[in-house]
Amino acid sequence: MAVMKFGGTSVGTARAMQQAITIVATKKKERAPLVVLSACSGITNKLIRIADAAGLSRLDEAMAIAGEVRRHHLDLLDELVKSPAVKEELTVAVNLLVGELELLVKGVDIVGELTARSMDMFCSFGELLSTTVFAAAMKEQGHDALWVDVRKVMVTDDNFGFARPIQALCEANALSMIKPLLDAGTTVITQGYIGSSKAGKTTTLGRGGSDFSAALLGAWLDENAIEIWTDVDGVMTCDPRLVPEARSIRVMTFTEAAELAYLGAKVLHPDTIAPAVLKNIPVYVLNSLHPQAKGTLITDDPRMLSGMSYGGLVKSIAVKKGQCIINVRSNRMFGRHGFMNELFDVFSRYGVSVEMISTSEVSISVTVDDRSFNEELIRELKTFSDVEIEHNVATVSVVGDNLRMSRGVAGRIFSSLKDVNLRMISQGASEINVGFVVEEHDVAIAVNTLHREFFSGQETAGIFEIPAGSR
Ligand SMILES: Nc1ncnc2c1ncn2[C@@H]1O[C@H](COP(=O)(O)OP(=O)(O)O)[C@@H](O)[C@H]1O
Ligand SMILES: N[C@@H](CC(=O)OP(=O)(O)O)C(=O)O
Repeated sequence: MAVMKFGGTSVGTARAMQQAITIVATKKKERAPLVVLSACSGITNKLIRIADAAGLSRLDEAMAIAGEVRRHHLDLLDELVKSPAVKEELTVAVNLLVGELELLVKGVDIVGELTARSMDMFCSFGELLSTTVFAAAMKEQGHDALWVDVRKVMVTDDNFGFARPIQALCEANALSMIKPLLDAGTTVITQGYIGSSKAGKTTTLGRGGSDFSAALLGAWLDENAIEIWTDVDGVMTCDPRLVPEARSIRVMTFTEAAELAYLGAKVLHPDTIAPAVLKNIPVYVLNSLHPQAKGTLITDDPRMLSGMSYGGLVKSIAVKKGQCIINVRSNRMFGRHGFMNELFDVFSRYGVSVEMISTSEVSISVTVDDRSFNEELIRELKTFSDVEIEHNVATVSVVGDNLRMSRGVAGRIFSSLKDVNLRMISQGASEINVGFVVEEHDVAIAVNTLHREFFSGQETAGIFEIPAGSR
């Protein structure tokens, strides 16, 4: 059976949540599914603002935002739940959770310090609240459904903010705690994104981590499908917010999907694919607002991929904004060894991840996420080289099977972009992407131009679909 993950937009309003319940109820007719939910959209951001305000002793601000979180969920349940008795019970449950959140605010305010550990505790309330409302509404509608606290199953290391699950332990937990319920016909409703350390402290898997939770649970339970329900018709040829003509991709390989996710396509969390590959479980990306739309199938099954993925076929364009180029130039690079080692050692010591790289005899350019930009690191680089920084740039990557090997793709990319100021071109080793960097204000023109170049032809019909829910 399937693990069904619903993202923030699919549970963010009463209408969206009701739609998700209907989708789960339809699936349940075949066999009870495991349902993994994110927080209602916008709530995790609010929880982070609450935590920051509490850490800075801005108690009134933190409490006011906690009040907004309470109001959102009380309004949600009020619209979704009909029976006064269930409404009352659920109001108590929501107030209890928000009460705990407020207690945490006061604790952090008194101590005057926000730690990574307490930040994870704050962030966990979004998923705890959304699943509480969803499970009660499902039960009220006559479905055999049970709310399960995923922290009993998802045991992680204590790397708060980016915890990694202890796989063997989690697999045993999933098989002993969740599987018997599913086998007995009970739909299990649980949280994505959160877990618990061995010592019982709440952890999170990193922003957007609910996809990862669902994929892991699917692999541990040996399910035969992982369904990621979101607000667009699957993985698309580009973010439809940037390219209104974007089409949905019918079928793609695990490698294409993973690469796209790493390169910035927000629709999938980058870690989602690995557990699916391990057990060869197909991943479906589907639209909860248009459940009849075909969405995207991610698989390595050659029968499904036949005619849908071949060398040189451009599948999608990914964009990562908020990047920064660091240009490093030194005569010491010329004909000498050890320079790169010295350079990357600095990045490694400051824990800054390098994304794109381009080199020449005497200079090297790298991109890093602007949020990880570090003045100390730059000062250290300047002790042995000349350094120039360019903020507000974006990486754009064209992804498709075997792109590098196919003649003409790079030529088409760069000749179509002749009027765009390319700040850097990546000569990376990946066979399946060609990447470059542009200033952020050039992103829209660059991606729309590329999209016209690669996706306006008739020859791709059947591989790409005009989305059913097109805006
Ligand atoms: N290649 C892409 N295909 C589809 N959606 C994309 C792509 N790149 C970026 N997106 C964006 O990802 C959004 C869905 O991700 P997200 O907001 O995290 O959903 P959820 O709340 O369901 O987890 C879409 O609304 C879309 O704007
Ligand atoms: N709620 C978490 C986890 C998550 O995966 O959310 P979403 O599925 O809405 O991207 C976050 O906002 O990071």
